[in-house]
Amino acid sequence: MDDARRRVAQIANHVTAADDGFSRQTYARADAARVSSYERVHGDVSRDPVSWVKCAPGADERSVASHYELRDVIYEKSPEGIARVTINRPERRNAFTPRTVKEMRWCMDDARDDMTIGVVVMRGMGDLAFCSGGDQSARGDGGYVDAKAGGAEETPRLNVLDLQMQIRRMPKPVIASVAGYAVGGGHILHMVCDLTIAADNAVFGQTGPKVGSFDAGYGSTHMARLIGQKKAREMWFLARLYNASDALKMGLVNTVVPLAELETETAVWCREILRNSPTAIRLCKNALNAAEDGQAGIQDLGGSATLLFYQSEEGNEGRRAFLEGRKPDFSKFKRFP
Ligand SMILES: CC(C)(COP(=O)(O)OP(=O)(O)OC[C@H]1O[C@@H](n2cnc3c(N)ncnc32)[C@H](O)[C@@H]1OP(=O)(O)O)[C@@H](O)C(=O)NCCC(=O)NCCSC(=O)CCC(=O)c1ccccc1C(=O)O
Repeated sequence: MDDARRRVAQIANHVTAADDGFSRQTYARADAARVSSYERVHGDVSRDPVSWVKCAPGADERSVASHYELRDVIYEKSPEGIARVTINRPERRNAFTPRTVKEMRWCMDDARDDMTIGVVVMRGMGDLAFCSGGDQSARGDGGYVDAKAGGAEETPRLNVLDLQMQIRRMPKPVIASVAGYAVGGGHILHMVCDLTIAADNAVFGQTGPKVGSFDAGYGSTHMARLIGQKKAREMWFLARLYNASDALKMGLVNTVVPLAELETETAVWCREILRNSPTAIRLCKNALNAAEDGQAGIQDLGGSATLLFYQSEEGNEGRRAFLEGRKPDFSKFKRFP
C-alpha cells in the first residue's frame, strides 16, 4: 500500500511539473534503483552555459548581396553543435526589415550547410521582445523596403515568407527561445520553428489586422493546425495578445520557464536533441511537415530518402558499376517485405 501511495505521489509530481510547463530532465525518484538504464548510461544533461563563438560572412560570400557584415543580426555557434541567430534591433522590439531578414537567411543557410551544427536557436536581443514583426516604418506600397544610400528606396520585399520556408526546410530542429513580445510576423516566425520555449514574460499575438496586414500562408494555416480552427480565427479576427500560460494551454508553445531560466533551459533542450540520432530527427521533421507542405514536403522527405540511399552499399553498387563499365549486381541486396 505504501509503495502504491509513493508511486501515485511520484506520478503526481511528474504531472505537476509538466503542467507548469517546466521540463525536468530527471523526475523525482524514490531511490537510485528507479534510475532508468538510459539515465545510467547518458547521465544528466548539462546545464552549464554554452560557449558561443561569433560568426560572420567572409568577404567572399557575396550571397548577402551588398551586406558584407551582419548589422541587424548576431550569429553565433558553439563547438557542441548549436547555432544561434539573434535579431538585434531591441530599440524597435526586434522588428525586421528586408535587410534583417536577408541576414537571417544567410545565417540559416550557413547553419544548414555546417555539418557540425545539429540544432538552431532563434531569439531576439533583450528581454522585451522576441520579434515584433515587420518594421512598419520600412513598409512601402508593395512590401518592406530598406533605404538606400542617397535617400532612394530599394526594391520592396516580403522576404520573411522565404525565411519561413527556409526554417521549415531546415533538416535540423529550429527552436524559438521567446522572451517578451512575439507579435505579428514575429509570432509567425516562432510558430514555424519546430519548438518554442517561452519565458514567463512572453506575450503572443497577431497584430496584423490592427495595422492592415495579414499572413494567409503558414501564419494562418499552420496556426490552425497548432491551436485549432476556432482559436486561430479568434487570434486573427480579434488580434488579442495572450500571455505565456495561455499560449501553453493553447499548444502554441512547448514549455514556459522563468525568464532567468530561458537561456539555460534552451541549452538543455538543444543538448537533449544533440544526444539523439540526427537522421531520425531529420526524417521525423520531414514527415511531420510533409502532410502540411504538399509536394514541397514530399520533396524534402524524398531528398532525405535519397541521401540515405546514396550512403548505402546498394546505391553505390549502381554508381561503381557505371564508372567501371559493367552491369550492376543488385542480386545481392535483400528485398525486405
Ligand atoms: C510590440 C509592442 C506590443 C511593444 O509595445 P511596448 O513595449 O509598449 O513598446 P513600444 O513603445 O510600442 O515600442 C518601442 C519602440 O519600438 C517601435 N516598434 C515596435 N514594434 C515595431 C514595429 N513592428 N515596427 C516598427 N517599429 C516598432 C515603436 O514604435 C517604439 O519606437 P519609439 O521610436 O521608441 O517610439 C508594440 O510596439 C507593437 O504593437 N508593435 C507593433 C506590432 C506590429 O503591428 N507589427 C507588425 C505586424 S504586421 C507584420 O509583421 C507583417 C510582416 C510581414 O512581413 C508579412 C507580410 C505579408 C505576409 C506575411 C508576413 C509575415 O510576417 O508573415
